[in-house]
Amino acid sequence: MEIILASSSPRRQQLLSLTGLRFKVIVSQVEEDNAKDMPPQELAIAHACEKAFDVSKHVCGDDIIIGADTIVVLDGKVFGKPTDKNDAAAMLTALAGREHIVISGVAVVKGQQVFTGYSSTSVKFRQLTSKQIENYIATGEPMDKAGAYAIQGRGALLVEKIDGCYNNVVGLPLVTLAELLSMAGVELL
Ligand SMILES: Cc1cn([C@H]2C[C@H](O)[C@@H](COP(=O)(O)OP(=O)(O)OP(=O)(O)O)O2)c(=O)[nH]c1=O
Repeated sequence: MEIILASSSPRRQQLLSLTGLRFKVIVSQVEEDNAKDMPPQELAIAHACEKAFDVSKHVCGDDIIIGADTIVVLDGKVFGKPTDKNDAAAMLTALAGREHIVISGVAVVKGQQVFTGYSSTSVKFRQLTSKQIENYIATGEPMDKAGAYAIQGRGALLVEKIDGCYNNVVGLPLVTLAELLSMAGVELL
């Protein structure tokens, strides 16, 4: 039996390594559609399931596959990864000075069984000038991150405070994951 992380995200790979678990990475081919009309936590879970099930087609039946999806939600509007620099600027302008929610959906697939959950963290941005937003985008950091920022990088300079799981914002809520893996028979502690 192998544990497989169905993710291309280097952040997720690093976070999962922190648990001491031995795992393989297989990247899913799923394209997320953030325009689906459903509550954001259900959307994040649905995407996490799609990623894990996509990879499950290529592995042995007793392997355990982990999928995850992280979205940023402001006033009910879902921000995924920005499409270009203008999109990143629009997202960061909307987030500046305000509090938003980061949701990561997680799916653990074992044969025909799937265990799902999510974590939600509130993040408050400080006020930002358009020059500061421009300078941050010029670092290149926003482009592959939901909401166009990385709390674990230079984006830390944007964040005034958070309430909830930090690792959830980075892309993988480890406590939520530990609970789901436990349901699948894998104990991390
Ligand atoms: C808000 C935030 C997001 N992110 C990242 C985590 C995710 O990698 C990314 C959200 O995109 P996702 O679509 O969740 O993940 P991904 O496309 O990077 O990887 P995969 O689908 O293959 O698993 O944003 C940060 O690294 N830091 C942050 O502060």
